[in-house]
Amino acid sequence: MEKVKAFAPATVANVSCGFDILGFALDSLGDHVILSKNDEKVLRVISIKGDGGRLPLEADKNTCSIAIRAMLDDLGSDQGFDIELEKGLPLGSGMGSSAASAVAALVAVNELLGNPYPKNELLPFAMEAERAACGTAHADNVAPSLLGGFVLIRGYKPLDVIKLSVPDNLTCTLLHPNYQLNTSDSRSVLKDRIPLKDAITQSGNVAGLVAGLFQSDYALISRSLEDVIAEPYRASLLPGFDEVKKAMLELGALGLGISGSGPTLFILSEGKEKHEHFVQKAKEIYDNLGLSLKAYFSRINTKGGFVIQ
Ligand SMILES: Nc1ncnc2c1ncn2[C@@H]1O[C@H](COP(=O)(O)OP(=O)(O)OP(=O)(O)O)[C@@H](O)[C@H]1O
Ligand SMILES: N[C@@H](CCO)C(=O)O
Repeated sequence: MEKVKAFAPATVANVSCGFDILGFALDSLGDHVILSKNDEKVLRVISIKGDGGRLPLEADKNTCSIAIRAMLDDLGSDQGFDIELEKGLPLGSGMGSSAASAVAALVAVNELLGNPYPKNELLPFAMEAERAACGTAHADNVAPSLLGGFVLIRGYKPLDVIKLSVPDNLTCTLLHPNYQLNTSDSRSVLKDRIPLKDAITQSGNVAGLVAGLFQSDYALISRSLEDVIAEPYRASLLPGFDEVKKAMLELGALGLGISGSGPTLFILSEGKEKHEHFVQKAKEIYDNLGLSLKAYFSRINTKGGFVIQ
């Protein structure tokens, strides 16, 4: 096989209480990568569609080629590849754009090389791409994009990734107000020390969320969707955050939080029923702030990145 196309989904990282340790995959949005072997022993990003010309073509800057390079170095291979990237999600949106590109590229290269790695072993290569794109090798976008579902990164040293249960009727609404926020900028407002009482609150919530997912206990999920570590500091970077959150909870959301590092907000709900109400009300609020809004509905994608052809 000389050419392959792969898809990797967008993701919601953190999921409120799980800063850098929780994430889930979305079912409709994502990036495609078409990968072909070349004989010149070089990695080339030969085209990018859907980015408005904003992404780097240089192989040492694009997350597709950075991830592939990390894998080839590990394998000791000098095989060259041409990369065509089709962006299906907005940049700097908080929906794991840099991660989806890296994962689609890795799934494609693994297939073209005859699957030398089981899927979960591709993760460290994708994390290297995240380090290059936003300064930290966090796994809460790349792990769910690769593996699908709701994922817990229990530990980073060594990497310990656990797939969680997903209640059948758990759904997500994404609210993406039209502006960009880079992960590196929204990490820079965080504190590096946490008061003991906040650490206790946060661990209670993570444990509650995990238990709620396994027990399909929507009320417990709802009570646990609280973040005292990142949200209080990041909210000030997000116009309208408090107003939107209050309104969505009043409309019956299980919870609302910042998707990854923002500016997209995610809402978890039981079923699709309230989605249109959320979107209508959020549009009103963002309109008043002079911001346009794109909204998406998604179930939790349990498949992760995959080869299309
Ligand atoms: N293939 C790629 N796709 C997206 N971003 C890329 C890619 N390659 C490099 N980048 C760089 O990664 C940065 C975007 O990463 P960032 O983490 O801020 O956004 P994101 O992935 O959409 O957000 P988040 O991680 O919060 O979900 C940009 O600086 C962009 O130039
Ligand atoms: N956990 C990362 C996710 C970035 O998408 C952060 O919040 O900075």
